[in-house]
Amino acid sequence: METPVTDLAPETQDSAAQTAAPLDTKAFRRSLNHSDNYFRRGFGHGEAVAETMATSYQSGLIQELRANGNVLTRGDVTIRLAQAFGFCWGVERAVAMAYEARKQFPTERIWITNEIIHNPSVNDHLRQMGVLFIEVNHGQKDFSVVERGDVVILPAFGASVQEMQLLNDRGCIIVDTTCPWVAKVWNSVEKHKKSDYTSIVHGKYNHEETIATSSFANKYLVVLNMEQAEYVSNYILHGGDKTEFLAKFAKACSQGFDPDRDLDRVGVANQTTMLKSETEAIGKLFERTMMQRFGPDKLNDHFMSFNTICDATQERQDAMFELVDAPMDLMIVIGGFNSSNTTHLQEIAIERNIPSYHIDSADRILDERAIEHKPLHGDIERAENWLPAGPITVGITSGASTPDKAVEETIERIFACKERLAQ
Ligand SMILES: C/C(=C\COP(=O)(O)OP(=O)(O)O)CO
Ligand code: SF4
Repeated sequence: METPVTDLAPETQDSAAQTAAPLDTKAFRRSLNHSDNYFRRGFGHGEAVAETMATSYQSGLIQELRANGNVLTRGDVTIRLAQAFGFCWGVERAVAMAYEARKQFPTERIWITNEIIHNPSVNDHLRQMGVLFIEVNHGQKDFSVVERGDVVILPAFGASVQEMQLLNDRGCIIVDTTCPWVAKVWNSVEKHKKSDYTSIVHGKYNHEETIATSSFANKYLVVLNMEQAEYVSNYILHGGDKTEFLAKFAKACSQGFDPDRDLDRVGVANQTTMLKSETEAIGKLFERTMMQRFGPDKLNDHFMSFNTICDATQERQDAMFELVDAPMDLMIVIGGFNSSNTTHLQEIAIERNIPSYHIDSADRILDERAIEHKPLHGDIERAENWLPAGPITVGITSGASTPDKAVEETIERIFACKERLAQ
């Protein structure tokens, strides 16, 4: 079994990770909030940073498209852009805070504990600004390089409480860009813990945000999808093979988890960027399960749920459903290949049988004949003859971590390819 603490290389685990008594995570976060070395808001360089960000990430073409109801026709190509797409509020905020940190600490060493968000170009910009990424060796983060007085940025996904404690113990200056929506989920997990409920987290067990979220729980179980949730629900109702259960969730539960003991009282939480409909259905499934197991009058003693689906995820998925209702010849979904929310947008296109390509930048469009893209559960591959002849409609959307510039570059490349195809 794996807990978030394994992210820390053994020789770099400070007292935080080695303490035998469970950490009072709520008290720790409260004390961190009062520390002079902890920052979770900007440093007053907002205006200067907004200018830099606009130059790096915004796009004139996208502004034009927005003013035109998100439709643009040039030659044989009509582009239909989703009504909600691209940078969410939490991403803008986190990236701006990282830029502000660089301005505030121009000479100090600045580290970041993971990618700030799942977009390669944004992470590259940080590297160019001299931000250093904590290396992962043999599956463990190596914090031995971080020294007292160094600045350490916590990404938009947050960080595990053990990492925060280590950095605090080390005397680092912590710039915490965790999205408040993510922190809201942590608060739900704290409430589960207070009443000795197990947190069932709908998410990917190895995703940074889920690692952080589960680090606030005493007991947790991460379920990836409805199939896994149903397996757990069946176990609650009818029992089952404990060895099989523990093997199935070996990497996705808290240390010492016992399904016979720890599924009597459950609270549901989620990784903020999962498919909204699935998170809701999983919540309802566990509510029904506990009602069936313990009776409706005892439901409140065995089940807890708070709405922690983030607005940005909801809006982008709703806009995608609206977009795929209109006829189109193909769909391009733009976003990092490790971006969970982008992948869910791609899932929606696939469900509707629309030929669709998930790319992480315009450079994946090699020419009018070939495109490199990532299929839903596969590795990057090359598709030939991806662009149909004649007049076409192309649907476009992008994930919450994708800059508008990447969308503009993609659209321009589609126009250019189509022109060449017609020659
Ligand atoms: C930072 C963040 C969302 C922004 O999109 P990302 O693509 O960076 O992240 P995710 O979809 O969770 O893989 C966490 O909610
Ligand atoms: S997707 Fe939601 S939770 Fe994630 S950074 Fe954006 S606003 Fe925050």
